[in-house]
Amino acid sequence: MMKKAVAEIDQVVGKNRLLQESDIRNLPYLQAMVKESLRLHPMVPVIQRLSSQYCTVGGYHIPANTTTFINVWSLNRDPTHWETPLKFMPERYKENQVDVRGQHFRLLPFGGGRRLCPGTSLGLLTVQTTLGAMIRCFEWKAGKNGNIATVDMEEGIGFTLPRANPLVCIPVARLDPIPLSV
Ligand code: HEM
Repeated sequence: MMKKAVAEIDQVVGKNRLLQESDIRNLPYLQAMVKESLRLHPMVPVIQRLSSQYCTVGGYHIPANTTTFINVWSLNRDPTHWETPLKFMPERYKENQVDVRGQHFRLLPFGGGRRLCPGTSLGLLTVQTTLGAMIRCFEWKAGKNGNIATVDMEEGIGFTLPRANPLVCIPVARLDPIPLSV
């Protein structure tokens, strides 16, 4: 997976410069990696709404003034909507054109409707560019000694979804020297 991301970035960015925001549109695999991370580990695992009037949703009667919780974490992993839902698989978005901007209810990392996260575009671009630059410039070895084969992805409890255990990585420079021009 990492090899695929490195190959894509190297091909698009070339040898003589660093990755820029404007490269992101040409990096579909990197975009898919971020989308898949947001699916399995949404930063806001539960969103809520207050009903302004009586309504029924999926056969449930919801009185006016009732707080309803939407479990984004479990929607994003629902086996009726996702094949092998627990597998981190960026390749799934080649076939599946599902988007993260609140139009597809099986993937809601930024919520949806009129309270959709207003920072969606900025948030996505920031994460994609940061991750892309990290992959472009370094090889990341997991663990204090850089020798852990499997990363512990256990989640903790919180309003935003924290890791249960911190991840320590050792960056090893890939570009030596780092090109001066961006
Ligand atoms: C990857 C980054 C981000 C993620 C995953 C994220 C996720 C979310 C989610 C799930 C909600 C609740 C939406 C709902 O209830 O339907 C939300 C709300 C919000 N987000 Fe973000 N967000 C991100 C970045 C940002 C950024 C960069 C900004 C501002 C610059 C921002 C500002 C807000 C605000 C103001 C709200 C409240 C909107 C409202 O209640 O009307 N977010 N975000």
